[in-house]
Amino acid sequence: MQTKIQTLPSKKNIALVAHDGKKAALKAWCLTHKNVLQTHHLFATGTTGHVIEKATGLSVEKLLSGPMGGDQQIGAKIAEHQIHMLVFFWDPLASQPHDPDVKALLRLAAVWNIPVACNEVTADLLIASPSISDEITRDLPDYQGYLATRLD
Ligand SMILES: O=C(CO)COP(=O)(O)O
Repeated sequence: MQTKIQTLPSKKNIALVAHDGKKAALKAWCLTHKNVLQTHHLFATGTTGHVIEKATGLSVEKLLSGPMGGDQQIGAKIAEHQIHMLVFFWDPLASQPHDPDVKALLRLAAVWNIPVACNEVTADLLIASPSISDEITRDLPDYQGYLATRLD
């Protein structure tokens, strides 16, 4: 599929999500990277956002709680090109009642070619990347081309 290029501003929209078993890890990660995170616009699912705000003092735009639709809201923002990076500490050792939503969020992040970190090591690499602090370009899927093949 042909791709299109999108130029991203230096201030990125970063989505932060953690399952309950991983909230302490994400809270600690946000504290470690507070200086960088405060230069970006932060989104989070509801409970995660409250935890991060309380622990760090960072300002977070809070969506619905994940199981109540928050994962889907972040997925929709990704599809609308409003999220530039996703830090999603999902819990590999706990089943989730909204597992289809979790999969859908990770799937849309792959479809729309945004950087995703599912653990601290990867999140450290992403937040240190020049592509987070600088203006960059990225490939987008060619949605019109895709649509044309579907409508033939
Ligand atoms: O369930 C979540 C991600 O799948 C996160 O939701 P909360 O931030 O509301 O706990």
